[in-house]
Amino acid sequence: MSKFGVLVMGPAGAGKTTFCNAMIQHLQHTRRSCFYVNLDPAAETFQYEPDLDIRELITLEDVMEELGLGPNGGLIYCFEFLLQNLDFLTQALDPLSEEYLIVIDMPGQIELYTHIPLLPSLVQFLSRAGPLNINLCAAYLLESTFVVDKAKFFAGTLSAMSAMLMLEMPHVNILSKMDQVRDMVSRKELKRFINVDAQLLEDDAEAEAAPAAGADDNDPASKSALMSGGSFNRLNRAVAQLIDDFSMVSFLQLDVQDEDSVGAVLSYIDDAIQFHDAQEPREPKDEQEVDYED
Ligand SMILES: Nc1nc2c(ncn2[C@@H]2O[C@H](COP(=O)(O)OP(=O)(O)OP(=O)(O)O)[C@@H](O)[C@H]2O)c(=O)[nH]1
Repeated sequence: MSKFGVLVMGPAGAGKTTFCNAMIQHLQHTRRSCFYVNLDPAAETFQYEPDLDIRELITLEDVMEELGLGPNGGLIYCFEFLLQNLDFLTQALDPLSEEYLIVIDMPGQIELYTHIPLLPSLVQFLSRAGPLNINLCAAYLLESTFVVDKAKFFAGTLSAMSAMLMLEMPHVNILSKMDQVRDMVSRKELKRFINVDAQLLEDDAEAEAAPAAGADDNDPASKSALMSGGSFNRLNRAVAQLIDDFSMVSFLQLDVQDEDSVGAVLSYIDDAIQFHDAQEPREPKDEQEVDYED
């Protein structure tokens, strides 16, 4: 039996849990079944009570207290523990039918998505290649407010690309909190962020060549003093060039307060996991059969 799911990922505070809530609400409004899984062992409160919660297996607080680990080390330990106790997932997810969308809310520590091979093992277990056989898609959220700081935006985009390369699964990238930036940048400029135009940094380089009147490069608190180093600019341009060379990342826009926006993002996710194909009624068997004897 096919199963369908989405792994909601991204840096801390990107809006993952809020997006999961909005998706659950939209699924309820459209009479679809949903199974909500929390895999953040440090999560505190929920608008929708998870159907399966890693905190029933292990909590970050207990790990930090009992093993004397910090938050990042503790999280890694929790995921290693989960991978040693995969029955916890199997027992809950295996009975689910193909009507369900399994929504998996992930923690925000960026290390998990970039350079520790724990997530690929988990994805392998959950996805078509593993015993649970879930048609799984990653939804990687990045805060749209990063567009006001291009270095931050390209660093975030690099983390999204790194997750795409590491996880090797269907993937949608999403700029969250769009309500917060619509008044900050023009539509034209926003389009260049959505399609990740590396030239955005070249525009900045030109602007920096002619510093703004009144800017004080000796003031350590001044943004220009922190950001105008030649090596910093070269690093940012190299990052942008790398992203451009791979030509893999573009973003969907998400405004969780707008149900149409949530529905539009969900339809991309449905396409990526081919959800609707599996729900369509099959033709009656005898109409499909070909009589070779005639
Ligand atoms: N204005 C606005 N705020 C949002 C939106 N989405 C999330 N937020 C706010 O951003 C903050 C972080 O949202 P969360 O959903 O907790 O983010 P998260 O990625 O789950 O955070 P971690 O679990 O810490 O990794 C909360 O205060 C949300 O209310 C949005 O679309 N618009």
